[in-house]
Amino acid sequence: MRPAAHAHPAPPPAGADDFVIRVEGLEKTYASGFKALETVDLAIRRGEIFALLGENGAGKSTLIGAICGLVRPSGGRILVDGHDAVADYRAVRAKIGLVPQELHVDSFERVMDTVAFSRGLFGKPRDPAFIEGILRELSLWEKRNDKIIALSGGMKRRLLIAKALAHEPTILFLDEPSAGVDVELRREMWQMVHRLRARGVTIILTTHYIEEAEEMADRVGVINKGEILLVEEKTTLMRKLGRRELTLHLREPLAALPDGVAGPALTLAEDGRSLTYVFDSQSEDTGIAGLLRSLAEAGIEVRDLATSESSLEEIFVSLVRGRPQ
Ligand SMILES: Nc1ncnc2c1ncn2[C@@H]1O[C@H](COP(=O)(O)OP(=O)(O)OP(=O)(O)O)[C@@H](O)[C@H]1O
Repeated sequence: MRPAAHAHPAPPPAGADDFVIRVEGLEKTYASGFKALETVDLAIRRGEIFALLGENGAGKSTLIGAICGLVRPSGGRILVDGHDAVADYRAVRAKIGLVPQELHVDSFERVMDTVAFSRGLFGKPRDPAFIEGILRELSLWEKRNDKIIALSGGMKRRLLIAKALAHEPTILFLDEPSAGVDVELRREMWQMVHRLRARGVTIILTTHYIEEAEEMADRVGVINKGEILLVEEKTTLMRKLGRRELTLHLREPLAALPDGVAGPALTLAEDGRSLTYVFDSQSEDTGIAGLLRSLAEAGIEVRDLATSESSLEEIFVSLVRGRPQ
């Protein structure tokens, strides 16, 4: 059975090419018999930054591997810019740059050579000026003649990105780009991703680091146990699912909530000094006016109040944890 349609984008009219990747009814069962992907439908827009969020083992790498032609699907199909990812594997790989989590290259090779070699693998003509541009952009130019073995962990990450960009892909996959990366490199990577997007490159990143999705993505997809739970504009997601909280700091501590004030959305802090009220920011009537009135009627004086919005992290956790097992 197909999973219920969760906010998937509507299919575009025939001939329209605003979706650069289309995944239709994709299934993957590994040789062990383990079903890593249920029926996955996903469409990625040309030029967007899409974050695929999921916990360890959710199926992110399997899904990316299938799109890149590295994992053979058990069912369904994948089109990348109109090319079938299985039948037309070479055309698909030429369009895609993949930044894996770890480096699998000969450690004694030199930086510049390995990046130029990556370009050659895709049959692209030599272009030293282009390679120089990439190395400079990633602060690797000074290290161009260094052996990979001599690079720091952060430099190796930069090299992985340089190698992925060497053949001028129009789609870039970043698998957990922030894993094991320091704050400075993370910032630099985010800036680079935005520059690439400005040049028209479509970017798909997997992460379980929510701040990354919150900071970068145009759209977010949540995957759990091989199933896409939802795909949504990041801002819409945060607005729709975000609960807001109002904290009321009381002038005098309360031992308990009086009957006329108590309700399921209201909790009294353990120390009795503040009240927390949860409300739906989309609702016409948030109930705040009524709450303040009943507090006043009960003689409870409010010293100060503050609101907060739930973060993408809270939304994600409630989505994934809230699913029936
Ligand atoms: N070759 C394989 N054979 C059998 N099972 C596999 C294979 N590769 C992955 N799996 C299983 O498929 C599930 C999804 O794995 P996948 O690597 O796609 O998850 P992920 O979301 O990328 O996780 P992580 O964040 O840990 O990288 C996991 O339960 C994993 O153990």
